[in-house]
Amino acid sequence: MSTQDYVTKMLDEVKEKYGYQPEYIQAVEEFLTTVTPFLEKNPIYCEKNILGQLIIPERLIEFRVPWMSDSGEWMVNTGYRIQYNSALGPYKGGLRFHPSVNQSIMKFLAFEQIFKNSLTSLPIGGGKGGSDFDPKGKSDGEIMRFCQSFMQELQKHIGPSMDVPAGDMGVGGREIGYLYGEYKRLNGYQAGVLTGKPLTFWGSLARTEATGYGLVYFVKYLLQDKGDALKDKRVMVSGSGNVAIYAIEKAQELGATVLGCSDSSGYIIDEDGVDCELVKEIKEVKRGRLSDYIAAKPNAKYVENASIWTENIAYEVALPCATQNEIGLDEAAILIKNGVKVLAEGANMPTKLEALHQLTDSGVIYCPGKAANAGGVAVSALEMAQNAQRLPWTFEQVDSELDSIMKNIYETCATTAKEYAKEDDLLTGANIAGFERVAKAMLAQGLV
Ligand SMILES: NC(=O)C1=CN([C@@H]2O[C@H](COP(=O)(O)OP(=O)(O)OC[C@H]3O[C@@H](n4cnc5c(N)ncnc54)[C@H](O)[C@@H]3O)[C@@H](O)[C@H]2O)C=CC1
Ligand SMILES: O=C(O)CCC(=O)C(=O)O
Repeated sequence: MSTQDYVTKMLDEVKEKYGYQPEYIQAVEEFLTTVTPFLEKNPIYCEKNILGQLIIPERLIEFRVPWMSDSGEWMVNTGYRIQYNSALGPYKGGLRFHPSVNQSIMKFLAFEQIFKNSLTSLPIGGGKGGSDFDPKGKSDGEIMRFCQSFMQELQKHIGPSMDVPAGDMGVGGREIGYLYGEYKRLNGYQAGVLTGKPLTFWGSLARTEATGYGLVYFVKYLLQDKGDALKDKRVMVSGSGNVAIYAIEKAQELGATVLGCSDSSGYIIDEDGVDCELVKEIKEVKRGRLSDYIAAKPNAKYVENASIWTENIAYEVALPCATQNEIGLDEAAILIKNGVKVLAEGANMPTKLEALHQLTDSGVIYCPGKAANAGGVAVSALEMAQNAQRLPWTFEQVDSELDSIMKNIYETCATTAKEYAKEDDLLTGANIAGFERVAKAMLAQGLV
């Protein structure tokens, strides 16, 4: 069978078997359609069916999470942990609490995490987890009781050398604190079992900032490679959560103007540049809505119930940092009209496959999330190292490691793109480079 036939067969089988899991199929298709040139050069990975093994998770855990609301109602949600691949180290990846969570979303996130973690060059395998629990509007007590119940099951499957969860959408320092407290109650002290911990119990400095800062470092090295810089660039960001806030902060520090950001209710445009401290106050302290921005900044505009990617305004850099599939063909057409030159994904898979092709065909440089947003998990791995050493590193030390990891990821993707495809095809570069390291390890470890 030719390499192309082997890859096509694999994709057809996944589509047939998992037709009801669209996000999972999308992630697998995006990956498989780019790795053929590498497989042609290295037929051993087809002969040993490494792709076939890689596509199936090592373990998929689904469980019931019962909890009690403040009014005494008996509630129940579904919890997940996908332990996808451990060839390079303990399963590593965040936990997402969002009502949209299902097996398809968990599997796409965990699958992407394998290659992202590989690209960091750190010893971490790929995993992801979460629940369809909606933290929006819940009291502190409800969040705590939910986290405790979730951990009562999850603790059976994790450990510092086994599987190390962290935060993702809907899971920040507060949730990690409650999850850690319950793990400790049941198993005793084990700092390295979770990352993204608050600083008072062995979290890492700069983990909060890492995904957003890392995203901007990636763009910095891309622009530098092209003889350009972020200074004076106009930037648009979606989302206003952890990734978005610190992407805005770092982009502004490097001299860019950030024109707007969004939440699930709407978006703001502030042509004077988004006031990042105000967004932090609204989102991190008050846990409020972005519409509150206008009260303090009457010159800005707020658009309700619309995507920020439908706004007609000129900018060169787009940083989607909200959620999957937020950019489809319609949004891509507007981005191209707005003059976007670089799209770098802070979120996981925010760009639909057909939109991605439309953008790259128009000359936009596309930076896939598995490379551009790897700074968060990279600093999580540094947190694991600090916990194992029982020594905290300074903010400057972690930030400087993060910068050099993102430089290395950019260079690896760019060099691999040149070697296998065409210049600037960073998706192919990321997929092949991420896959190569995992595939080599799987081959060397034999059928396990
Ligand atoms: N937290 C981390 O370290 C990492 C997160 N990511 C990805 O980044 C993305 C954002 O994650 P976080 O910032 O951690 O989550 P978060 O929960 O802190 O923030 C999510 C933000 O997206 C907004 N949002 C959700 N749905 C939206 C929609 N349909 N339209 C507009 N805005 C919407 C929310 O209002 C919120 O502002 C996710 O795709 C996540 O998987 C990727 C790498 C690491
Ligand atoms: O820090 C981590 O372990 C996970 C980060 C994450 O969920 C991601 O990279 O998507």
